[in-house]
Amino acid sequence: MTENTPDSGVKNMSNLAHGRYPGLPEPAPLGASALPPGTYDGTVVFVTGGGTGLGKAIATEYARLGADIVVASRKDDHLKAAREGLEGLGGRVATVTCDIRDPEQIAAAFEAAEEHFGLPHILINNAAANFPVPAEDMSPNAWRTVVDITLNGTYFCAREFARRHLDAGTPGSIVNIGASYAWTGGPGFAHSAAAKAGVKNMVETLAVEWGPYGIQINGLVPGLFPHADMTDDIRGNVDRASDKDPLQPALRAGRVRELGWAATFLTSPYARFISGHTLVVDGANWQRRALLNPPVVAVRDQMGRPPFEL
Ligand SMILES: CCCCCCC/C=C/C(=O)SCCNC(=O)CCNC(=O)[C@H](O)C(C)(C)COP(=O)(O)OP(=O)(O)OC[C@H]1O[C@@H](n2cnc3c(N)ncnc32)[C@H](O)[C@@H]1OP(=O)(O)O
Ligand SMILES: NC(=O)C1=CN([C@@H]2O[C@H](COP(=O)(O)OP(=O)(O)OC[C@H]3O[C@@H](n4cnc5c(N)ncnc54)[C@H](OP(=O)(O)O)[C@@H]3O)[C@@H](O)[C@H]2O)C=CC1
Repeated sequence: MTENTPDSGVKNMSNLAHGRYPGLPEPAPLGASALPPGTYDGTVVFVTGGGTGLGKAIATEYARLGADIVVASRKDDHLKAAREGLEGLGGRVATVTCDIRDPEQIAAAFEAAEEHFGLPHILINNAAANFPVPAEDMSPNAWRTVVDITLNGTYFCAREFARRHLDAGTPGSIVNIGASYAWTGGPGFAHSAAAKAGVKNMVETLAVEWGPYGIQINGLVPGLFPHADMTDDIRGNVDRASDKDPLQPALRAGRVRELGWAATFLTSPYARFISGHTLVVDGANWQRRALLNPPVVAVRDQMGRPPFEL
């Protein structure tokens, strides 16, 4: 091997860290909380996409602390899963069918939430859309769909929430769920990465615009958090790496409750002066750089696609 071949060094990494080093410790057990019991008694939390995956995990932590939860999403089976998973944990649970691409459906969903429990105090902007696709293969409608759900839908929900609080003269707190490729770019996810960059930027703008009215807004970025509800597209992508743990500096993936704990802190009475910030919960994965970077593999080769043809 000559000294500058792309894989020089890579083949010599026989001292892989996994199994040799401990990595970041496991978190406290499911059901534990850093916040006092009852922190969210009497608080209404509106969670988009709260019937699956990370949205459900976030809603779970609020429910355990006493919150009333409203879950909004499109599919009946997801709404049913929200009711089944959240009922009995703490506060009350309501679900509402809503496609966040449509501002009228969002207004109707907030109206329904108010009828159930009153104006939500907290909005978790969690719903998003994503699938891996080489940028050159992506159809205009695929781009529009992901941007419409992830960026436009997030803004429409924040707008509806804020307008209602401005009208009522009450404070509120918003958390936008992001992704670290908002900063780094996301090969294979051009649509989602661009949309999440907008979601992060929106946090910074709205925190300044709405702070005077008592509305706090922060971003919360999950790293790799595998869960049972992942769409086939995302699951397939995650499964391409047979063992995820050695790919993370933490030597493990995130446990979904860790994201729920971060959300419940950000909107708690203990975080009132934090606004316009985006908290990354990924064990430092997005800052990962190697002394010798691995060889570059084009996205379509990573996805096993044939050469591009018009
Ligand atoms: C290490 C790897 C993991 C990194 C993770 C990175 C961090 C981000 C994670 C996430 O965001 S996870 C959230 C993922 N969850 C979801 O996406 C749930 C919601 N998703 C959906 O409802 C669908 O997947 C959808 C396609 C996004 C939207 O469904 P909808 O019914 O509204 O649209 P369609 O009519 O089905 O499709 C619209 C458009 O998009 C094209 N398309 C759909 N899937 C693909 C695909 N896999 N590849 C390429 N193109 C796709 C579809 O063909 C349509 O385009 P046209 O054919 O009309 O041109
Ligand atoms: N899991 C991970 O490792 C990572 C996740 N993230 C982010 O975390 C958040 C949650 O992701 P995750 O739980 O993994 O994904 P899921 O696919 O499990 O959740 C997405 C949720 O969004 C809802 N949703 C999608 N489109 C719409 C729409 N048009 N209107 C209303 N609701 C909609 C879905 O419900 P329904 O189909 O019923 O509408 C679903 O409940 C997302 O913002 C994602 O980008 C970021 C980085 C990594």
